[in-house]
Amino acid sequence: MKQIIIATKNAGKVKDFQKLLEPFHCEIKSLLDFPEIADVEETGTTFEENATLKAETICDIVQQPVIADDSGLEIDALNGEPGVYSARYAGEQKNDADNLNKVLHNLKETKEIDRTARFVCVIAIAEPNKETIIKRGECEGAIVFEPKGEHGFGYDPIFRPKGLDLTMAELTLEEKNKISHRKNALDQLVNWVKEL
Ligand SMILES: O=c1[nH]c(=O)c2ncn([C@@H]3O[C@H](COP(=O)(O)OP(=O)(O)OP(=O)(O)O)[C@@H](O)[C@H]3O)c2[nH]1
Ligand SMILES: [Mg+2]
Repeated sequence: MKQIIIATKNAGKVKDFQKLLEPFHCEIKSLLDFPEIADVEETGTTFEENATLKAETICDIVQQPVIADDSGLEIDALNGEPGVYSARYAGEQKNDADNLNKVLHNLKETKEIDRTARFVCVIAIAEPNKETIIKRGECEGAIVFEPKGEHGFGYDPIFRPKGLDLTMAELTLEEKNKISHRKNALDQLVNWVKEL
């Protein structure tokens, strides 16, 4: 069975990828299976830079195909914040609830019409001795006033995808994987996964 390593320690992302890659019958590993591999310091200022950094660093170590995902939430009323700093928006502890509450606090005076936002996911695929492939997916939406829903992870409870009355966290994993930024990025890489 083909094995793909996802260069992440984010369990929420692993769950998304496992579901999204199910049709391709690959064995999915992540850095949660390799605790001996240190976190990659994300020194980039764009999602593309960080995804490439994570994919190439881990590929050099494991010498097999690696998928990395750098993703985050861009909020128009906050000039695109938290962006590439989404994981650490409320501090190095990378606490989802703290991050989400900081967004709600910073938007407390912002009217509904001005709460537009988007999830961004950049996937980088690195293979030994090959050019790294990079694809970006986005999901437009808005930030709600109160967290809602039990599914997903991160900012899902406060992100309402455009055209829906539910937050991303009120969708099932299957429903999220039909519209998410991660799905939109991975859709551009289907041929690579098929040819693995
Ligand atoms: O609600 C969400 N639904 C999503 O689908 C989603 N995708 C990403 N994010 C957030 O964006 C940051 C990623 O940061 P990030 O790409 O650096 O990942 P990370 O540091 O968590 O793990 P790693 O992949 O770097 O190991 C984190 O705060 C995540 O909460 C999401 N939030
Ligand atoms: Mg990270």
